[in-house]
Amino acid sequence: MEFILAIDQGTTSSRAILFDKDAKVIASDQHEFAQYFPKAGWVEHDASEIWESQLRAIEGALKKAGCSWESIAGIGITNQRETIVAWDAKTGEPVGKAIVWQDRRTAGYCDRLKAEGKESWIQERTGLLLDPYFSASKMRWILENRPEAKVLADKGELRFGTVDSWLIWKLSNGRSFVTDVSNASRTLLMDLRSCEWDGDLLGVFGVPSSCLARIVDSSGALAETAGEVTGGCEIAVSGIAGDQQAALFGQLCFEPGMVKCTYGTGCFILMNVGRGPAVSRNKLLGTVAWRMAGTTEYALEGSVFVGGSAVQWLRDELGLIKSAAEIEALARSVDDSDGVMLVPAFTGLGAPYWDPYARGTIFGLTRGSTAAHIARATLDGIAYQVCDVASAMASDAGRELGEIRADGGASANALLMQTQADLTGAEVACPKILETTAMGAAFLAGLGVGFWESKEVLKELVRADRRYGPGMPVHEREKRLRKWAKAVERSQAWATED
Ligand SMILES: Nc1ncnc2c1ncn2[C@@H]1O[C@H](COP(=O)(O)OP(=O)(O)O)[C@@H](O)[C@H]1O
Ligand SMILES: O=P(O)(O)OC[C@H](O)CO
Repeated sequence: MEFILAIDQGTTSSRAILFDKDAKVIASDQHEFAQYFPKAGWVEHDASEIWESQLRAIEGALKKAGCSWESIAGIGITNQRETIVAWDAKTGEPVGKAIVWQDRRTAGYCDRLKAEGKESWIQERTGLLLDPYFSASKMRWILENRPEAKVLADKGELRFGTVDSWLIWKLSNGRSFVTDVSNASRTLLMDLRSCEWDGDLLGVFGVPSSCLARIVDSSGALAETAGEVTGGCEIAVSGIAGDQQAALFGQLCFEPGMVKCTYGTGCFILMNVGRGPAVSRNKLLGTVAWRMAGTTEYALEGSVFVGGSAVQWLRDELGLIKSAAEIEALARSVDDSDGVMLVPAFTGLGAPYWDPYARGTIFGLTRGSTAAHIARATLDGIAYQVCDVASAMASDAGRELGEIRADGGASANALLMQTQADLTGAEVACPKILETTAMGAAFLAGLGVGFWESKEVLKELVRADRRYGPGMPVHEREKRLRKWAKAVERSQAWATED
């Protein structure tokens, strides 16, 4: 029996899923790993823990399926994006901890580049904005603050990689140093049109080209594992994509105008825009969706930093619920939030505001406000943020969004999905298998080794499950959105003196 192995290396856990030819999940395994918060606004991972947890998840999935590495026809890798791992090319040892996409330590540096007037040409060239979210300022920080990194870089022996590169380096025992074009498009160092590292940008951020991986397609013969790592077999790594691009693929958003939103730790809304790059007029990101057989397709993206993690906050910090799923019953126990509004800007605001200094706020509390109102306001807050991105996207695209294909852990929440449909006026559709990210990576890998023949075949394998239609009167929606805009405005620029 042959399977495709999808490796889904996320922000909080490493997952491995085996798919058969019908795109059925045969077995999966998942391991969490530690999050390090050494200072306010800093978020780090241990790259060795990422690798070990990932390997354990793969071995766990193989064991559950009762098969070995030999049964794997191809591997698809999808990963948390922007996070930067630095390592020594000779020993393969990480140089300090990985700096995670959520980390805000380079906010001041990005402000300085903005003050020097660099933002507009950088946006024009990369599709991205000058925000600490992206990888380049993190690489620069490592070179400036970790002397060992600088010494290695001077000798041409430092490697910088997003998590896809790091995992492939480990799987190939140091033989392959590649990144796919969708991951490279998140670094602030790649020209969005040529899809190559850009000399001017390398100069601005002071990153030597010797540190960077070779950019490859998202599907095809991309790399090979080393037999000594993968049970004596050399297996094709035939799919690679950043996790949000993989979800776009897994949701079969193959045509321009199709939109997906993944509700995980954060919420990431992507629209396929076809074969030409989009540069947003509304502070969204222009990014690569995937490149197959040399043809690049692009996407517009709105990244919301706090989504499901707001629910975790209610659970872990406030103790209002015991599990994430409990929020739905609590929020449904009231008709609405009774005027309470929660802006979950815990790590600043992403699209379309891009304010690293915004902070979480709750407005409209009265003596009658209860835990249920706060729970409801939390779900509303997630949906409002997505709604802001959806409006920016509609404005960029010049048309309303008809349908949003939803996935990710929090899309299991029917109240959240209904609220989303009500606030955006779009239909929200959830697939049967919510593991769309892993499925997208599996599809890319399967197409890359001929396990599936074409994208057409994939359309037979995915089924929509639940659909939510908008039910809120337009005047009510507009009233709520006006109030939300007021709340967002007040949450901004809060932490500037810190
Ligand atoms: N029923 C639910 N309602 C709301 N949020 C949920 C629910 N179930 C899970 N979540 C949230 O979804 C997130 C996990 O989703 P997942 O797709 O696994 O995220 P990630 O890939 O970012 O780790 C958590 O932040 C959790 O709080
Ligand atoms: O790990 P996730 O699923 O929260 O995704 C993280 C994103 O890729 C960050 O851009």
